Amino acid sequence: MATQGQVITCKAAVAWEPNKPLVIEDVQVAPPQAGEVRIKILFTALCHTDAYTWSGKDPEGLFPCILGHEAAGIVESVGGGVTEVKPGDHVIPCYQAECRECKFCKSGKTNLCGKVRAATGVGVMMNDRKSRFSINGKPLYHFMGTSTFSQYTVVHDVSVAKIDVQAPLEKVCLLGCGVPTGLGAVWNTAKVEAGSIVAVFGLGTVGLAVAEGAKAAGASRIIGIDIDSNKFDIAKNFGVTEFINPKDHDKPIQQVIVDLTDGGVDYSFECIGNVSVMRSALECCHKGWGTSVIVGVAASGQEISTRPFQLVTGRVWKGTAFGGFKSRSQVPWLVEKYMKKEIKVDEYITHNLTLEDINKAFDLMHEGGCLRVVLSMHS
Ligand SMILES: NC(=O)c1ccc[n+]([C@@H]2O[C@H](COP(=O)([O-])OP(=O)(O)OC[C@H]3O[C@@H](n4cnc5c(N)ncnc54)[C@H](O)[C@@H]3O)[C@@H](O)[C@H]2O)c1
Ligand SMILES: N[C@@H](CCC(=O)N[C@@H](CSCO)C(=O)NCC(=O)O)C(=O)O
Ligand SMILES: [Zn+2]
Ligand SMILES: [Zn+2]
Repeated sequence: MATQGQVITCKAAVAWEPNKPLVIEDVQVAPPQAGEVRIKILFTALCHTDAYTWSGKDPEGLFPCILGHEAAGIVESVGGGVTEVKPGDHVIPCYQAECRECKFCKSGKTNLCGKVRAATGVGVMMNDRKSRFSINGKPLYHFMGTSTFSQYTVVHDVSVAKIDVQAPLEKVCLLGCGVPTGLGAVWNTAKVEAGSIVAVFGLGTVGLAVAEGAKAAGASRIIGIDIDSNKFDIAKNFGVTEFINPKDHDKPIQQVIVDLTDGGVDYSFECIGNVSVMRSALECCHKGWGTSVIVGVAASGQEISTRPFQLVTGRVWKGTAFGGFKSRSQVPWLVEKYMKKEIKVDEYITHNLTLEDINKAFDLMHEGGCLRVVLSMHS
């Protein structure tokens, strides 16, 4: 039966309130309006950021909402004026849009895009400032402009990357967030050079992708720091050469690293979202040139601090969103790199479940050894 132009009723995991179990509900998904695309989501993974917003600590977190932002699917229908994708195209929804027209997109200096950010930050679509999701007339907020914990979602056309139809969607869904973020933090934001010494704080998917990117860039040492020693074995496969569990040391972790590296690392990456670790990551950098990149997302009210002397003496503090990748242009390129076996994806998937098991999937995220859980949305 043709669904184009019709409201679709489908299953979605609804976050009614912060921290309360998600509820699988029948939700109504309105047809896409001008400049919008309705996508049948086939697979979605869970990222730490979903757990963060669900926790209620995200100042942009609005409830009730449909979370999820690391997914892949097939275009079901498009609204007026949409020219770059059509029904049947295989796509990855991108929370970081790329309109190619705004001040940000044209700057050549950033991957951030200003076209739809104001709407996605308040959980609505730009066209009419309303949601396309509802339950019996009661609207549900969108999340990050993606809301992939739904069998169907509506996104802005500037937030859709069209990918190779041959790519396995159950794998490349990961290219919607965590893996590109880690790789890009190294390649685009830090621009790590061959021979560099790198420290990675947090060895979840994002941190391991940093390690993978650093290895590809020719780093000579990649020091992995995590409080979960279960991560150490798996991290070797991603290029980590040395491991430190801060719990095994009495000294501040930055001092431990400075002592191990003749004055500090060339590059460090914070992939946790902990502001005190962000300070350690900066302060373990070498005087004169060490650069620290903040990747982790910290809660509302959290602030970073250090002695300004750390920067006066040449250390550089940076941050990255989606690893600096231009989403619509570069996600298809990352998919091609995966197809050519030039980047890992399968190796980050430790669990496969179905949408019904989404609460179990969030529980697994907090267990040792878990990287990405991929949910099949229609089985
Ligand atoms: N900037 C971006 O564009 C972007 C994109 C994706 C994710 N993120 C953020 O990156 C972070 C990592 O995401 P993820 O999905 O890999 O998360 P994750 O939960 O899978 O991994 C975090 C890792 O940090 C470790 N850890 C926790 N506290 C620690 C501590 N005090 N010291 C050392 N290790 C510690 C955990 O054991 C875990 O291995 C999150 O904050 C997420 O919100 C940011
Ligand atoms: N609403 C959050 C912002 C969180 C945040 O920084 N998000 C990252 C992506 S995390 C993906 O897992 C990001 O891209 N930020 C840039 C942007 O949101 O435009 C908060 O306010 O804490
Ligand atoms: Zn994410
Ligand atoms: Zn733009």
